[in-house]
Amino acid sequence: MASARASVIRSLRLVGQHAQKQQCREMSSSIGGPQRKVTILGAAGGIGQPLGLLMKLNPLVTHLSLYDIGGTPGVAADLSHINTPAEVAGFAGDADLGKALEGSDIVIIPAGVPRKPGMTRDDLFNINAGIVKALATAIAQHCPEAIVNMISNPVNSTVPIAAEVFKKAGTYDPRKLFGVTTLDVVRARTFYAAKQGLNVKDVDVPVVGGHAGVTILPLFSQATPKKPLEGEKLDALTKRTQDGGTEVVKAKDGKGSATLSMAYAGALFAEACLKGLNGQKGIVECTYVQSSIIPELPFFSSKVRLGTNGVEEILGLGEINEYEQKALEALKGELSASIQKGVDFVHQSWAGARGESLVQVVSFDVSVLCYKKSWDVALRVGVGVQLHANDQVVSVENCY
Ligand SMILES: NC(=O)c1ccc[n+]([C@@H]2O[C@H](COP(=O)([O-])OP(=O)(O)OC[C@H]3O[C@@H](n4cnc5c(N)ncnc54)[C@H](O)[C@@H]3O)[C@@H](O)[C@H]2O)c1
Ligand SMILES: O=C(O)C[C@H](O)C(=O)O
Repeated sequence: MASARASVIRSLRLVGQHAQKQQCREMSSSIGGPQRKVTILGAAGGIGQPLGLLMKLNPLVTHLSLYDIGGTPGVAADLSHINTPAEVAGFAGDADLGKALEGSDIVIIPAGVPRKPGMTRDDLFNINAGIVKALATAIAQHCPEAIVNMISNPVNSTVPIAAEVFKKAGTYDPRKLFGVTTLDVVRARTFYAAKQGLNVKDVDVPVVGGHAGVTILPLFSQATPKKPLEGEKLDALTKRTQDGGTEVVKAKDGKGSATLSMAYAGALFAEACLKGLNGQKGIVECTYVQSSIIPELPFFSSKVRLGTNGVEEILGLGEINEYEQKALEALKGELSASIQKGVDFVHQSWAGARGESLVQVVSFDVSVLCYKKSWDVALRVGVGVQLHANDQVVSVENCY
């Protein structure tokens, strides 16, 4: 009898100890989860600033690194006064890029120029391709294992550009390179909820394909909660989702494109990546990644399960209806050409790495961007332009 009582007490003690350990583990993950450094490249821009704010508010971020060609010390000082745990550091200019990137878990790239009315996203290619190539080169050098969230347009081409740079550097991990298409999902949810009289909080709509015009394919047949949608109403919703970016560009009337909704979408996607990295299960987002879902399209946006190494599983398209099948066929040509354009750009720039002819000078509101074929990137410095080749400033010119 006495020994039976002793054994019950021993068991109770063990259960107690186990419960205590479990409690400690839970507390340690909620108080002091993993250290996570998020870096924003283009952090002083229209997207960069509100995105920095949202990341500073995110409890999963412990270090927030803000990089731009200028303006980041001010943005960093401002954000650093917010009483949330993330430590903020600002970095400006080429010489600081390595420091900004070192130790990053996630690098988010909204660096580059936005559209003006009448432009397509592809019209940004000549400027943004060089910027993205230079930044990807630095990522390969300073934080080759980081997850990269590409926002800079044209996303359909800038993601393949980064992939080619990483391949050349020997650092490419297709599980860690993402084109951020979350804004398309955010818009599809908003527009579907409004049209169908639903509470937007309950709504989800997968969006697949790419991130430009007809390459954006909302799958309203899979929208939840399900409500009948066809004919003109379906056409109108599909078109509004595809033209959402243009709607904002027109409304801003020359003052750029979506920044606040993009910052929200970028923060949602970065948080999903952080949760995946931290081992949280069941994290699924639509995103533009290297994919074999559509054999002729090496990059494609679809639902992706995120995990500790980035992409854990690319989920299929699911059941799509005839309307969506037709739209899918229609987007293939443009998406394929945009992917190839990105790949070709990188290879041509390497092939011509020793030619130095000035091919384009593009002037913007307050500054000049000077783009040299074969030179890595030309950075804006007031009205002057620093010309860079192989990471060296080789001359400063005034392009006016
Ligand atoms: N993926 C999407 O859904 C989506 C949505 C909206 C905008 N965008 C794109 O995001 C990009 C940025 O838009 P924005 O409105 O923030 O533009 P912006 O001009 O307001 O800001 C861009 C920032 O990038 C910086 N920059 C330029 N070259 C750089 C370099 N080499 N290194 C670091 N920073 C550099 C600029 O100094 C500027 O601060 C555009 O290409 C736009 O088309 C994408
Ligand atoms: O439309 C743009 O140029 C910006 C962005 O891609 C968007 O969808 O809002």
